Amino acid sequence: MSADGTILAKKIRKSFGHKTVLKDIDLEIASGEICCIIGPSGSGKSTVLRCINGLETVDSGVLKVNGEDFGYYETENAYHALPPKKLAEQRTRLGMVFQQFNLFPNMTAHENIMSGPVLVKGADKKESAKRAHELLASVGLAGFGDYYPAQLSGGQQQRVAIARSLAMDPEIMLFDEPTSALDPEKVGEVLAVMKDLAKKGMTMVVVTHEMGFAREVADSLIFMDDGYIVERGDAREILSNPKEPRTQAFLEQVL
Ligand SMILES: Nc1ncnc2c1ncn2[C@@H]1O[C@H](COP(=O)(O)OP(=O)(O)OP(=O)(O)O)[C@@H](O)[C@H]1O
Repeated sequence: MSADGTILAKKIRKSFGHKTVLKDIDLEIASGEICCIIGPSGSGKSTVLRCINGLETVDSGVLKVNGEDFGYYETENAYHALPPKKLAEQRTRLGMVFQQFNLFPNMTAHENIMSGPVLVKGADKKESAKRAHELLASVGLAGFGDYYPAQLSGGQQQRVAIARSLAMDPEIMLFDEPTSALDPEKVGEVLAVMKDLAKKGMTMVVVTHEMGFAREVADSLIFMDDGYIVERGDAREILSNPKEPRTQAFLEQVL
């Protein structure tokens, strides 16, 4: 499968019961772009990521990830699900990092990182072990391979979680408030790993409250409120000169 690293959404809608959570969301994210999504609690930020990752299915709209119809495709009058095997394959090309690190507690850091390639892709164990060592080193955790999650700090666990996602060689990485559960002094070490990844050309969509990271690293910024994209554009431009009153009010609270 050739790399693509793009995300395209047109008029995505998603409801839970009677509540419409995503209201005609459009996205166009280029390969290598770093896009931060900000907005108040409950505005739909996580749901956008969960739809891109296939953890939720959208109710309507077009969604293409890595250049392919994702999970389903639309014809004039109907939606057609792609075979579940196809969705599973598409999902292996996306990495997702959650607020709660979600590591397997009964596996070491090293085993956590190897688990995807070996169990999901059937990769060679020796090769995967070598790669896990390299990935641990790349997130600043060389020598921590034998530690279990409970023996690691939150910042270390989150870096293992990032390495675990990278072990699958994704074209796109999605981050859902990756530093929100961390002690303030651990936030920087996770953001440093994310900055490093951004420099390497990974496509990244990051739901975050870290405005400093958005200003420094993001190419584009999306401000969501009440299921809508209220404002989007160049990250630094919006952060210093928001056009929409709702964005202005939000940024006044958080900056
Ligand atoms: N599985 C679900 N079932 C029912 N309602 C849901 C579900 N997931 C999300 N919601 C609702 O959808 C709305 C948007 O939630 P979402 O988590 O996407 O917002 P968010 O902007 O990421 O919020 P936060 O910053 O608090 O994480 C909220 O009202 C939430 O309660």
